[in-house]
Amino acid sequence: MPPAIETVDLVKEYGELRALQGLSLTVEEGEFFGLLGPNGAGKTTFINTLVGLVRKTGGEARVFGHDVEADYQQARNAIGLAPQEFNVDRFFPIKEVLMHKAGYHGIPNDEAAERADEVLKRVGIYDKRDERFDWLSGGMKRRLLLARALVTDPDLLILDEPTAGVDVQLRHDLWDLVTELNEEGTTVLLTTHYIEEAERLCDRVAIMNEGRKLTVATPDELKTRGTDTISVGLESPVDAVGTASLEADLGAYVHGVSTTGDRLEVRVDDGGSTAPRVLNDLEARGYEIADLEISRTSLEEIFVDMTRSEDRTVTRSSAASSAAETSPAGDSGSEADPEREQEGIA
Ligand SMILES: Nc1ncnc2c1ncn2[C@@H]1O[C@H](COP(=O)(O)OP(=O)(O)OP(=O)(O)O)[C@@H](O)[C@H]1O
Repeated sequence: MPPAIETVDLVKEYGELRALQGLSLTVEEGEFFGLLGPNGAGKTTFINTLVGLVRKTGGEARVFGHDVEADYQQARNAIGLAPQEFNVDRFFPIKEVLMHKAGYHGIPNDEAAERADEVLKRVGIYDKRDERFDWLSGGMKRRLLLARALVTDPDLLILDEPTAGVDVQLRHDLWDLVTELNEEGTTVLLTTHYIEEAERLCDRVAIMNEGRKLTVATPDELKTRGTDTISVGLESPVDAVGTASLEADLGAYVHGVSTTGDRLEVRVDDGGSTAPRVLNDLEARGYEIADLEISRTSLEEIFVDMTRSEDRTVTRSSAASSAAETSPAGDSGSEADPEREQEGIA
């Protein structure tokens, strides 16, 4: 079975701005994969390339082995997309919105109606089926986007910041639902700004910055890349001279030592296994230890460290060139595609 998503040296330029700078990424079938990166990293551009809303400038992109441009319909039929923006037809009852979507993917009317009911129940807004999109609360709108993504029973579910601006209860409901879908076999690609969300849900995450992949790893692997802090309470304070000589004394396994009053902070790679050694070394030097705490680097700190960027190498495109670039349908000279318009093609 080919991977759910495979891109090789994927490039997208909007005028002079290189939003994707040779991105190679593989998401295996059945994975729950997170895409993390600061604003402007290129996450939405990556997704839009997969679903045909953006035409790539170079490289390759396949979904379950189907080229996203040459085999557009097959690739697209495999994907359910819940986008960041609310781009739903406001003039129809939401059940009809879902039926139109299913119909576009070739599902006959009766079956489309059944599927619409089923997914509305699954996301918990079945009782709103005859209402129009504008009448729904913000949280219900998010649920509807998910229902629309699910109505075609996709093998790959793409969620672009699905929990942005939703309350805690709904966030947990959505987490439970997508976890269930993944356990049933659906591959999930999730972008999020909530590190906790990625940590809780994803098998692997890719960290992106400025259109490039910085790393791909499991959340646990990523956390081992940060340094831990062993905070030691001492019976008597250490002065600055003492701190400096301790740092020199303790040796290469210590990345840094600092003190505040009678607390000594020692930075090491793996706090759990290093703590006994730190205690021995301190006691051997005559320090009396009152207590000890170890704090692990959070995924958030690692993320911030990796994506901190002083010098943005990308340049902004001119308004004129970006306007031209926002229309992949225009690029290909094909007629406007109603489905793509519904999904927010610019
Ligand atoms: N249609 C467009 N025309 C011109 N530039 C664009 C267009 N779409 C995105 N960009 C630019 O491409 C870069 C990547 O944007 P993108 O929306 O893919 O990032 P992102 O990682 O999804 O960000 P966010 O987390 O804020 O949603 C940004 O610099 C953005 O301004």
